[in-house]
Amino acid sequence: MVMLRIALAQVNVTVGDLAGNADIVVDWTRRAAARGARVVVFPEMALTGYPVEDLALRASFVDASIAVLREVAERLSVEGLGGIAVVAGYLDRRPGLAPRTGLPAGAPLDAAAVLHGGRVVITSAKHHLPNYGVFDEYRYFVPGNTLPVFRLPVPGTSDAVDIAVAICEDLWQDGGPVAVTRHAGASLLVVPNASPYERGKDDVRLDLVQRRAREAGAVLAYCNLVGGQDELVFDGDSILVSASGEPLARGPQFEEALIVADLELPPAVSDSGEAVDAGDGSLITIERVALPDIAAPPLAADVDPAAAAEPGPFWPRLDDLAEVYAALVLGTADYVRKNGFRTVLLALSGGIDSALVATIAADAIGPEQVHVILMPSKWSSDHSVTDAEDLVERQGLHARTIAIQAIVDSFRDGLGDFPLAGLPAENLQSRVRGVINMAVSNDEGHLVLTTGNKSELATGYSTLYGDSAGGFGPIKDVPKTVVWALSRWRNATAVAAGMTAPIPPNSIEKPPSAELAPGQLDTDSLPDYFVLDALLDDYVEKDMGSAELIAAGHDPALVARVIRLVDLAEYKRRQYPPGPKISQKNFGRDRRLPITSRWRETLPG
Ligand SMILES: Nc1ncnc2c1ncn2[C@@H]1O[C@H](COP(=O)(O)OP(=O)(O)OC[C@H]2O[C@@H]([n+]3cccc(C(=O)O)c3)[C@H](O)[C@@H]2O)[C@@H](O)[C@H]1O
Ligand SMILES: Nc1ncnc2c1ncn2[C@@H]1O[C@H](COP(=O)(O)OP(=O)(O)OP(=O)(O)O)[C@@H](O)[C@H]1O
Ligand SMILES: NC(=O)CC[C@H](N)C(=O)O
Repeated sequence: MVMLRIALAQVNVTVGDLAGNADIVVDWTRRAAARGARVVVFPEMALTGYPVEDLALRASFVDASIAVLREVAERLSVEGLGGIAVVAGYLDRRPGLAPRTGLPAGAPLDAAAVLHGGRVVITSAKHHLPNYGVFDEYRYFVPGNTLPVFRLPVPGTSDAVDIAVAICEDLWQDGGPVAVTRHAGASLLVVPNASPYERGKDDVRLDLVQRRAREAGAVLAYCNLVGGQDELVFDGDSILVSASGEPLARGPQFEEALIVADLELPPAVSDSGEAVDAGDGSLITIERVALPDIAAPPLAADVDPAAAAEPGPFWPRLDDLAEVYAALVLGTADYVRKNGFRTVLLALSGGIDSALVATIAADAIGPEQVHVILMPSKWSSDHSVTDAEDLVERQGLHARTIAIQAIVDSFRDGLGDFPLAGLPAENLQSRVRGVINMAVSNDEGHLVLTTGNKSELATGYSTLYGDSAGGFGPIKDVPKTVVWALSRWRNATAVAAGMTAPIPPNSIEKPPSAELAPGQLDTDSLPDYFVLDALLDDYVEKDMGSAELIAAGHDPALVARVIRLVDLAEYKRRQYPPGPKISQKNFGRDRRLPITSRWRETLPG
């Protein structure tokens, strides 16, 4: 057996920032080299960011991606890092026209390259293209048909190790690069990934990585992206397992990290390149390249070059609520930062939705960057003001109060004979708040956060151009019952750490109300949220039809009412801003339904 020190660089790159992402790859390779690593793995499409969506169809962007890859290889060599094998994802092309569109970008490839000795020594492309859920990869890419195997000399020995490369979805489907890795006799399979977070997915990934390592008969190094990209949040959580599936190291969730580990690997023996039945009806050609032995740069003073053949490191795991909260914070922080904002603004009502959004924002970018406006109307309760003030004091946010009644009244007066009453009058209050938010945003440059939760989005319980107006919706994928659970969890976490609970307990405990009419409660229009969320979970997430919902024990009258609300609110959801996905099926990229549709579920009997 020979020892190889590997580093997984789970980094936070930005879509389209080729120069910035190139700097990240060079910088983290430098860090990995200082810790004695001979091979460094970066995430899928690390140089372009992921997903690039229709940028893949633009020839100028593909050209720039290919050019920056070569520049990074040269820069690494110039910096004395040419002896480190760097595996990084980028966007490439195969000659020809883009699939189906005929655009001149070539046939785009979700590609990975090995950089060594100042050169791009071998490239490959993702073989299995995901085209479900949030992924649309048949729209952009053509599949890869090679398995690259690079032979890396082990320093101080005459041995070398054979390392194969597969990309993300290649692990999720049977056959393909994993199967061919065993045939190729590679002892290490490195896998760049861009796998978005959703609840419970970390356990699914660990099982998957363990199973594929056993199938490949190789140590498997899974390096995942970190960071927010519009509605997706990548959680990192990179994993290293032995060829028998035993965990060797596991990275942190929702933060950048360099995971460095020593691997004991059998030395390389085979050297044939051939086309192999990939077990999925296709042929994959094994392409081999032997890398020259290039001296590595000196180690950092405190690094032990000798093999420390012990498993690790293992970062602590987050529990379910901690994980969800971290996803919301990272998704919000990165949306703000990557879109060039420094501050956010939201309307603070004293209710739990805006309280949780304010808390997420304060945790994401710091309380001094969070601006809130209290906008009481005629129907606002006393506690709406006192609870909002309590939150501001607990967290140290920038707050101002703009009473809206005079504006609402003068709007009504300005309409002359138009009879503004009932629902239009109620919604006007919400719309006045939306207009004020946007005016302050225009003047002071804050990003406006919307406060709607998933239960409200599902049922259409929000006002168009009112409380739904804004740029980013941090809790749009969080059901109301989880809003409460997260709020209690966040307070308990603070108290356990000897800090002030950030959310006023009264905001958590009081019954929810839109306060647009006297004495109004959410339960006047909607069922109890625990009953509603259970039904929405089955209808929205699990796509059950009416008969299945009733068979699952939901009240038939409620099924009929809620299905109707959900179906009719599609137009509202389409106009809602993006927000971080935490569920298996978010409104947006995951759940796509026609707005104009006459399909209605029928009730049996
Ligand atoms: N298929 C379709 N495609 C495009 N547009 C469509 C449409 N169907 C209706 N519309 C439009 O949508 C309008 C109805 O939607 P909208 O104007 O929002 O009004 P609407 O949904 O009728 O009322 C808002 C509801 O949200 C509740 N709510 C809950 C919580 C908080 C807040 C708050 O504001 O703070 C509000 C409020 O109590 C009320 O029940 C129609 O007048 C029409 O213009
Ligand atoms: N008096 C108010 N001042 C400022 N903003 C308000 C006021 N009333 C409502 N809003 C805004 O409208 C949003 C929608 O109200 P909604 O009642 O759905 O949420 P909430 O008050 O935060 O929570 P809950 O639903 O539990 O009462 C609020 O989150 C807030 O952003
Ligand atoms: N980028 C990808 O290929 C990701 C697909 C994969 N199923 C995942 O979610 O991890």
